[in-house]
Amino acid sequence: MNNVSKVTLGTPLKANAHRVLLCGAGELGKEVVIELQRFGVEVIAVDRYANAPAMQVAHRSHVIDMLDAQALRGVVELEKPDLIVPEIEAIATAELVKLEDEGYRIIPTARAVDLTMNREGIRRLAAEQLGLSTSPYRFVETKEAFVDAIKTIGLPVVVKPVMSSSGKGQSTVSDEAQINAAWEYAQTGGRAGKGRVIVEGFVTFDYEITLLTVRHAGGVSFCEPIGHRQEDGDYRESWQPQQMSAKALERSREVALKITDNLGGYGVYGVELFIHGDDVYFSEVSPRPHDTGLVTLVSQDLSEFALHARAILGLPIPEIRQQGPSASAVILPEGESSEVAFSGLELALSEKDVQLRLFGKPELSGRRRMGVALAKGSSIEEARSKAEAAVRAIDVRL
Ligand SMILES: Nc1ncnc2c1ncn2[C@@H]1O[C@H](COP(=O)(O)OP(=O)(O)OP(=O)(O)O)[C@@H](O)[C@H]1O
Ligand SMILES: NCC(=O)N[C@@H]1O[C@H](COP(=O)([O-])[O-])[C@@H](O)[C@H]1O
Ligand SMILES: [Mg+2]
Repeated sequence: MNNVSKVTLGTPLKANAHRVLLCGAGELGKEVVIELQRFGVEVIAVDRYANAPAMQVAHRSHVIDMLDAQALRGVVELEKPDLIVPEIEAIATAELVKLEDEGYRIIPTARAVDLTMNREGIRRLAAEQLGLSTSPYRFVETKEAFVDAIKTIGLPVVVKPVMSSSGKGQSTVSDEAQINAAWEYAQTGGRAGKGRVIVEGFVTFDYEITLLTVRHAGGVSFCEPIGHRQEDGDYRESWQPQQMSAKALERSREVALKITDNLGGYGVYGVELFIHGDDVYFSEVSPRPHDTGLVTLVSQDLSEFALHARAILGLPIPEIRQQGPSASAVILPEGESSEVAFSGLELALSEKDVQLRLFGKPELSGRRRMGVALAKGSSIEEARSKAEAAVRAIDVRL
């Protein structure tokens, strides 16, 4: 008998199971599910389409429109989970707030999920309430207000639907000729249809990082900073550790602490920051593991997914060990197929310290992240070039 133990995990598929409902079942959720399965947690995965990556490793799944509050409530009331773990932004978060009031536990908190699902909530909290440095910004709803905002902020600007991720609907306007196209793309490219748009002044930065910040029963832990390169608002490669000045790292941790303390709860947060000299600008934060953090599958003893699982279950995280220069590079094919195949795997994996994750997404329509290559090296440069070489070795057949 251990009197200090507060956490008890039962047996999956039995009455005493510890049940987790994962809302969103993509590649990030898939790794979270695998980590939860290692603790014998019963996992139910939910997404908008069947056979989503995390569904393939969960105990069971439901296909619903997660923006439909009634449908979401229906699944929650059917499954009665111990924890509800959002995996994407586009969820009926107001319903999660209600469910939390009724006693359900939302990870990290319903408020954190609600504020971050919409760029307006999190940006106004960070800049206007917490006083963090950000790009200048305006929120607009009409074409006229959009043009006006661009005039006020000045070119170049970055335009994004308030509800979108992975760069969907995002564009950079550097001359007036691009204004119409940026408006149209923001109206059609978001995850939840037409609506409000954020116009941000372009921040000139030396590099950008994701600072994974873990809130857990024993306190707050930071991972080493992850550097990344984005194209079209979507990540292409990431590496860890990103070299930073002591001052910039200290300030980054201060910003991460401020925002995550306010959002609260247990779990991994991905705090996105732009760094210019020793200056740190807050960009946004994910209240969940971050795509650029896929690198931690090889770079840390506990990946961001393992950390998320431990944190949300209330388990300790006494130490996070970074294991040396590491990188990730995405497999991002474009086209149409419902039977994608991958070859060249032997060549990709013939290099030492290289790993692959193929997500098993059932469809490709347009451009979609289907996998990631991971590598360790004696330097960041070597790790990056190994991860990129592995991606180049892979032939995606549509
Ligand atoms: N104001 C800005 N100034 C300069 N670059 C920017 C700005 N806003 C966004 N970017 C660039 O675009 C990338 C994606 O932006 P952002 O993170 O806001 O989009 P997202 O759709 O939320 O992406 P994700 O879901 O992958 O985090 C940033 O990482 C950065 O490289
Ligand atoms: N930047 C957020 C991010 O990377 N989210 C990850 O992508 C999935 C959606 O992929 P899909 O668009 O290919 O379905 C999400 O489910 C999540 O795992
Ligand atoms: Mg981002």
